[in-house]
Amino acid sequence: MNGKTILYKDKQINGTIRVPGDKSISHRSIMFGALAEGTTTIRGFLKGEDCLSTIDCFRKMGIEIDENEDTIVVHGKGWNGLKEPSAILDVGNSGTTTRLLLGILAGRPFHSVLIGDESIGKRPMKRVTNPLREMGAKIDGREDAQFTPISIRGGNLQAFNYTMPHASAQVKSAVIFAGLQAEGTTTIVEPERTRDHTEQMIKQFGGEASRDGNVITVRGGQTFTGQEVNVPGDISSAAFFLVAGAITKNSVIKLDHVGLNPTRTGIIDVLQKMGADLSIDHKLSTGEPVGSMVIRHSQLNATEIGGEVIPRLIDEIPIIALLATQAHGTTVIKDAEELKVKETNRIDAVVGELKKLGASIEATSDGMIINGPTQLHGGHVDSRGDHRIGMMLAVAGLLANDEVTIDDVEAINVSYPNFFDDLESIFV
Ligand SMILES: O=C(O)C1=C[C@@H](OP(=O)(O)O)[C@@H](O)[C@H](O)C1
Ligand SMILES: C=C(OP(=O)(O)O)C(=O)O
Repeated sequence: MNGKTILYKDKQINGTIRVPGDKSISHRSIMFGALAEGTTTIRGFLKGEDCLSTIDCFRKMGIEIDENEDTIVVHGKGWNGLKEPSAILDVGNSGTTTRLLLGILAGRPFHSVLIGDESIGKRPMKRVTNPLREMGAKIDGREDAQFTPISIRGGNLQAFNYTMPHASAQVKSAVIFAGLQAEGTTTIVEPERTRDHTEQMIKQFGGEASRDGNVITVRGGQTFTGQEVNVPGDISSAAFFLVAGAITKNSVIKLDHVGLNPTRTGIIDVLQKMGADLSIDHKLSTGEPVGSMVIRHSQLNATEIGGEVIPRLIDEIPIIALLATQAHGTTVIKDAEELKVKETNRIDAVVGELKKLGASIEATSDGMIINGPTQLHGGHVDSRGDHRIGMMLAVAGLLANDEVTIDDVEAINVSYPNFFDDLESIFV
């Protein structure tokens, strides 16, 4: 596994970054493009490993997808255009690909097998295979379809009323994709509001999805038409620069064209609560909301993070933990048990790796407690194969007073292949 040694001590940062396309929206643009009739042209697509896994799976089901310099073009043939794959569908490291694809395959009348990497093999899948079985899909897999490899044969699906035990956009989206193919109207109740890119894209592709409070309703038998999709920058990637700007002395960082869907902006709420110097310029847009942000260094205060905001910043918690090491007081992150079932157990990974750099941080059963501010020191750390842990540790390098060696940095390619180039481009 590749290691990388960085010495970012005393670096000043100043400049403008345009982060790559939103990962959640990029996955969905391939899926809706494949299921729609006609051509879908995608601009701003994230060419990270996870989204490339989604492309690969759809190609194996007979969908033609052109990868050009600035666009991805999907030649959709409608729901019935998907064909039984002759090869195993490899989802790589991507939970989103696995769970959303299962929802699509649940209604397709053919057999497929899904497999992924070692991390995917440990992530719980019954949260989707259980409701999809109830709707009529035939699913088998390791430990009764809790883990990959999973095989699925889609069936004639019946609509379902599902109350989700977890606040998960992936589970919601899987049931929505099945509901779109089912007979009748499916309703899904989410315990907290989660990212709604699937519902937004249904509408963009000419379909209908409605929401009343935390209840989402989709009618079965809907068809879609190919579209032009503009993918905004990923706020989950921008988060690393927002935090770098907030904690590095004399910094000014501008982030252009970032997606500001309110189901994703929990990091902004937290930065503002902690006293960050952040300004936001919302731009007019037709699809998903976008805008630019400017962040400057400032004194930060500790805060409590829990409840409804958690799904709105779930992937940003590793970098928020680093932020909290520089805030005055005790920051408590709670209600975040879901971190245990991401690419790695992110509670253990954040606490274990940041301790190696001198942070005052302790794990709890559903989050962590961080005391600050703390001067971090150099050390030898490990991404644990998790892109977000790898990027958080690189930003920690800006606070460390010596070299930081990060093992397994290539994990970052999952969501941000040019991360180090972008970070080092703003060094003064
Ligand atoms: O729907 C999506 O695109 C995602 C939903 C979240 O996962 P959960 O649904 O498991 O919370 C998030 O952590 C993941 O990075 C992307
Ligand atoms: C959890 C993540 O992704 P996924 O679930 O798609 O693997 C993530 O990107 O942080």
